[in-house]
Amino acid sequence: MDDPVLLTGAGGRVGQAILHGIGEAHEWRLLDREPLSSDRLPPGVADDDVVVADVTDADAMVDAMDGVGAVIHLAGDPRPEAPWNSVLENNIDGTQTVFAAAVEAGVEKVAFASSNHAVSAYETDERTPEMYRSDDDFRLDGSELPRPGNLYGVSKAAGETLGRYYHDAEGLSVVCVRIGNLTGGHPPRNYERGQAMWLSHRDCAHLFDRCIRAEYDYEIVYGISDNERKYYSIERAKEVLGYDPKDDSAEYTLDGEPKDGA
Ligand SMILES: NC(=O)C1=CN([C@@H]2O[C@H](COP(=O)(O)OP(=O)(O)OC[C@H]3O[C@@H](n4cnc5c(N)ncnc54)[C@H](O)[C@@H]3O)[C@@H](O)[C@H]2O)C=CC1
Ligand SMILES: O=C1O[C@H](COP(=O)(O)O)[C@@H](O)[C@H](O)[C@H]1O
Repeated sequence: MDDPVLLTGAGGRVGQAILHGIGEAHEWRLLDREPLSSDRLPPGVADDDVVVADVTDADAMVDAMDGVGAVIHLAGDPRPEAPWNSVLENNIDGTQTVFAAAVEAGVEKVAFASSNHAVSAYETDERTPEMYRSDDDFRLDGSELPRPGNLYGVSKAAGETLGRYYHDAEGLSVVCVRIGNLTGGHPPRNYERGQAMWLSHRDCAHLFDRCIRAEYDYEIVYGISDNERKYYSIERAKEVLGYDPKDDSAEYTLDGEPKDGA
């Protein structure tokens, strides 16, 4: 991908993990509704390629996509407990605006940050906590129906459906990445669910690099590291994107300390 990549939500946790890992591998246009301080920018990004805008602003989004080859769309309200008015505006309206602007601007592909919460109601009382453990073989693989556990999850399922529509109606290539739990340095501490869906910073950057480089039509994949504990399959991400994760929460104790040799 020689054309610039637009990264929305560039100043946040996922955006910064991506930029720290692959900031020098692509030309970027970085967008956030909050101004981005210089320590949040990879080297060599021109001032014109740093955009302060809200993703619900249709004109600003079309402008931001001028000449762009791919979009990584992260901006939104990431709180599982977020209220309806916020996810309706930031996550659903914002994501529709991003997809529509991508079509209008002639962008080839969009990677959408979906979430584990789009399917978190599969974690029933009967299945938990056993499904978070390495000897349990329950798996979600992306072909199942959404089953959100909260309104935030509903907004992510809506984003996936918008992606399906813009692929079918307009030919946009779309990959929805159901991100697990991103933490830097070590998996979430003393949290079996979080360890089963840990996404390390380096695997996160590599996964979105593959979303930029790979060819696909419409896909839903899980974005977790190669954890021994898991209830999400990463086979589709490997097959379609060439995802090759390096980290595993089993290399750490439950309280997040590296085990010997890790
Ligand atoms: N951090 C995680 O473990 C996970 C994150 N995700 C998703 O990944 C995306 C990024 O999450 P994080 O980086 O953790 O969140 P964050 O809150 O750290 O970053 C989000 C960024 O988006 C910006 N933003 C929010 N609403 C905006 C709007 N309407 N217009 C423009 N910019 C806006 C914020 O200013 C912020 O810089 C979100 O869509 C979230 O739902 C999904 C699953 C797990
Ligand atoms: O979608 C998200 O999921 C992660 C993990 O969820 P949690 O309920 O186990 O914490 C969350 O940390 C993140 O903020 C959210 O955007």
